Amino acid sequence: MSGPRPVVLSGPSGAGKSTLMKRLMKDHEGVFGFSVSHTTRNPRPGEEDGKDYHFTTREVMQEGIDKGEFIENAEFSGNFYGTSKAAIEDVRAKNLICILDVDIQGVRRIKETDLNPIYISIQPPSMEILEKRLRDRQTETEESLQKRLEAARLDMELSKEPGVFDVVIINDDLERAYEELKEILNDEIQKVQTKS
Ligand SMILES: Nc1nc2c(ncn2[C@@H]2O[C@H](COP(=O)(O)OP(=O)(O)O)[C@@H](O)[C@H]2O)c(=O)[nH]1
Ligand SMILES: Nc1ncnc2c1ncn2[C@@H]1O[C@H](COP(=O)(O)OP(=O)(O)O)[C@@H](O)[C@H]1O
Repeated sequence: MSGPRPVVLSGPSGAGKSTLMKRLMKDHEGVFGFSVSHTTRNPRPGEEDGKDYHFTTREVMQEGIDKGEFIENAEFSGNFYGTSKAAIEDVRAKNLICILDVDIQGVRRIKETDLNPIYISIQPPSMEILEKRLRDRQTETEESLQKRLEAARLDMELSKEPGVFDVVIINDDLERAYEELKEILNDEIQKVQTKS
């Protein structure tokens, strides 16, 4: 695979992946490209189709999966999510560092491909803090919140397994977590910046 190494950000829902990623992209214009996933969940206020996600239906997504258009897909909290080959290709064509935000099932599936990304897990300091952040975000119903917390427990266990992630960042203080993330990606960022 040519071009800069992609980056996989994973970790429990509410751990801070989007917050860290958006900041990284804003502070490094023309360096990163987001792999826009498909999902069957409803858009949240402020989310844009084609930018945050490709919002779709189960039927349409299943058709794409059957045709082999996805490098991975998973069910999370009652919805389908997946990374299309086109999502990765769009970023690669621009020679940017491709960032993927996927759950732990996605991490496993991506390991079976030749993508060769840097695997980073973003973890909350504790379950209690995670629950508070998810509640304060006000995006979930009680039901989807409970499903996310259940998935988070599993994620926190699995991410401790040696060899799954290259790095685990505890997102306690946001500034410190962000500095840690930048430090890890520094070499790749330099490579892209010196080329442009
Ligand atoms: N496997 C997989 N997981 C995804 C994909 N896109 C998003 N996810 C994961 O799905 C979970 C739910 O995402 P989302 O509904 O946006 O909620 P949030 O993480 O709480 O903002 C998160 O763990 C994401 O990392 C994808 O394309 N594939
Ligand atoms: N270090 C932090 N301290 C306090 N709140 C945070 C921190 N990081 C993220 N948050 C908040 O927690 C919530 C979940 O973060 P988000 O980036 O949406 O998580 P994810 O993308 O992993 O689901 C958001 O409301 C965000 O503003």
